[in-house]
Formats: sequence, C-alpha cells, structure tokens
Amino acid sequence: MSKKIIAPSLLAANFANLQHDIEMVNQSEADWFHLDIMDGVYVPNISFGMPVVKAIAKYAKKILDAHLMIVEPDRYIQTFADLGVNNLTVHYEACTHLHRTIQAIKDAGMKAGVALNPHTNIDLLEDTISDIDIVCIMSVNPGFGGQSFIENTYDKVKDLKSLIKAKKTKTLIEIDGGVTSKNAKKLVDAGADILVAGSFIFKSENPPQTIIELKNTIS
Ligand SMILES: O=C(CO)[C@@H](O)[C@H](O)COP(=O)(O)O
Ligand SMILES: [Co+2]
Repeated sequence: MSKKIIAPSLLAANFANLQHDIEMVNQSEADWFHLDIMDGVYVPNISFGMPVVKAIAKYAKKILDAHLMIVEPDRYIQTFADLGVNNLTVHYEACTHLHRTIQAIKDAGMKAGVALNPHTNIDLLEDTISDIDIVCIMSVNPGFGGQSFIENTYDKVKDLKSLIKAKKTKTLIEIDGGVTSKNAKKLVDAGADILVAGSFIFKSENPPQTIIELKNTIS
C-alpha cells in the first residue's frame, strides 16, 4: 500500500503565532501543509491571502498544498507558483473552463488539484480525471474549519477510486473537512491517499502527538 499523507490545515493554527505552529508541523510526522485561501465570495468567509502565504512559505519545510476557495482562480495561478506553492487546488464549481485551468496550473509548474463540494457528483470528472493530479473531496461545506464530517463521503471516495481505476490514472484522493482518528481509517480503506485535518490537530492538547495518532490509525 502506498504511503498515506497527513496535511495539517493551518486554518486552525494560532494566527498570532503562526511561526510556532509552522515549526511544529516541520518537526512533526505530518507530510504537507494545507493552506485554505477564502475570498468571501466563493465561500462566506475570508481567511488569508498572498502576504500570509509568502510568510508561511518562508518557514515551511514541507509541500505547500493550497486549496483555493475563490472565484476566477485563474487570475492567481502564476502568483501562487511564484510564492512557492507546490499543489494548487481549485474548485470544480468555480471554474468555467476547468480543463484550461488545470493546464495552466501544470504549465506554471505545480500539481493540479480539483476540489468537489459535497453536492458535486464524481461523474462530472469523467472527462478530466486523466489530467488531474489530486481530487479533493470536501467532506464538509467549504468555508469554515471545525464542522462535522458528512458521512456520504465514504461512498464518494469509493466512486472516485473506481473512476481512477477505470481510467488507469495516478490521481490522488484527498479528503478535507471534519477528519479525525475516528473516520481516518475508514476513509483510507475506501481509497483516500491524503487526509487534511485542521481542528483535530491544532485544537488538541498535543498536536505533534495527535499527528502521530492519525498516522498510526491509518498505517
Ligand atoms: O477547506 C477547508 C474548509 O473549507 C478545510 O481545509 C478546513 O480547514 C479543515 O478543517 P477541519 O474541518 O479539519 O477543522
Ligand atoms: Co481545505
């Protein structure tokens, strides 16, 4: 079985001492940094933008996995590449010309990710899955950390895994929202490769230990 990836979401970190939490992730067993960019239009919340991503990139020593919850993401693809982002995920629902957007992300030297809202069916990716590096299945409605996991996600992961197998692609499956040590194993068993976790890690008493707990649950 290939190595599973844990991606702590800095949305749940202490913004008044971000460097401390970045160093915690650097030193931990976690694999990636997950950065949630929200514009207050695509989702009803504003998180952080370019100056903060730049500051994070300066200290982070692991893969930067940026999740854009913004309208017209094409406008900022080159900017995120210049900031050192490795994986750039856009929302299916926010892209008028998804295929073009995916190509633009790859042309800028990043891995291309596509996120699906809970209401968006996996079948809609049938014509683009071969071009996508990462599909991010939202297991909550995007916009906020700390929400409850939507149980229907397991079936979506299985559907996506079947599509990936049928199309013989190497696309990775990422799950984002409400991930804990209670649902992690079931998600990996269903086919998930990457687990994003915000509140479960950063609101715990001992975040590095919680990361180890998550890793042990899925290995
Ligand atoms: O993209 C999002 C929310 O829109 C996520 O990345 C959250 O930040 C995950 O937080 P938790 O649900 O794990 O608290
Ligand atoms: Co996210």
